[in-house]
Amino acid sequence: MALQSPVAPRCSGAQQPHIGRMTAQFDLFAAPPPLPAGLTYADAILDPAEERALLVRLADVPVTPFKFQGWLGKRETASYGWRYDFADASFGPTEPIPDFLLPLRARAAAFAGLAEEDLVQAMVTRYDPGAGIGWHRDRPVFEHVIGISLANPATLRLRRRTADGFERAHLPLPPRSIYRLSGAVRHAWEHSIAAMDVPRWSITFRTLSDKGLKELARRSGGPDRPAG
Ligand SMILES: O=C(O)CCC(=O)C(=O)O
Ligand SMILES: [Fe+2]
Repeated sequence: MALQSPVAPRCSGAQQPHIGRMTAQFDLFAAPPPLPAGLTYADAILDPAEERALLVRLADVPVTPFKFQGWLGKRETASYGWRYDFADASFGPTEPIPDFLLPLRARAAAFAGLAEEDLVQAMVTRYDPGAGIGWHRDRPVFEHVIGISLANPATLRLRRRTADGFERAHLPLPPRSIYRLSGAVRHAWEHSIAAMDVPRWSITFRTLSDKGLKELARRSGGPDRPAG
């Protein structure tokens, strides 16, 4: 595919893209509230032709329905590099990240200021109409989470528990945009994506956390053990 070299993202968390936060009082002229700490965003990490080429490749990825405690989710996923299996909480190496995703991983790393090779996990997720992802934090074996959206817009919803309920935020995710979750937004906030009536794909890249690295050292080639 045409995707070759890293590009500079058009904006970062410091520049405050469209972000909404529920407030008791709605003020049209108020400056947008800050992004939750640790959330950065850029649009146009890919151009439309690159997106189209990537979607052609993704159509051949053998995604399978997400499984959780015997329940089959509507979204379908494929994991590369490392996989975390929610069905039995096992965590371990899996087939390498395919070559066609490596240029995108390079861009994701450049966007996040991380080393490309530290993005050891890639997950391809297909959301068919009616599929979303419920409130969660990503598994603690992973640290940084970088997500690229393809095909149709979605909204990343964010919430954090407070003394009297939840503080909420949301980030629109247009196709070809990229976001990163680290620090507070990754550890103290939960995120979710509401089901939509149009399909969407995402590609997420993750680094291992200290916990993940320890698990990796402990395993030292042995059989998978529960982690998470
Ligand atoms: O599709 C996305 O952008 C988010 C996916 C997600 O939150 C996850 O796989 O943990
Ligand atoms: Fe997540």
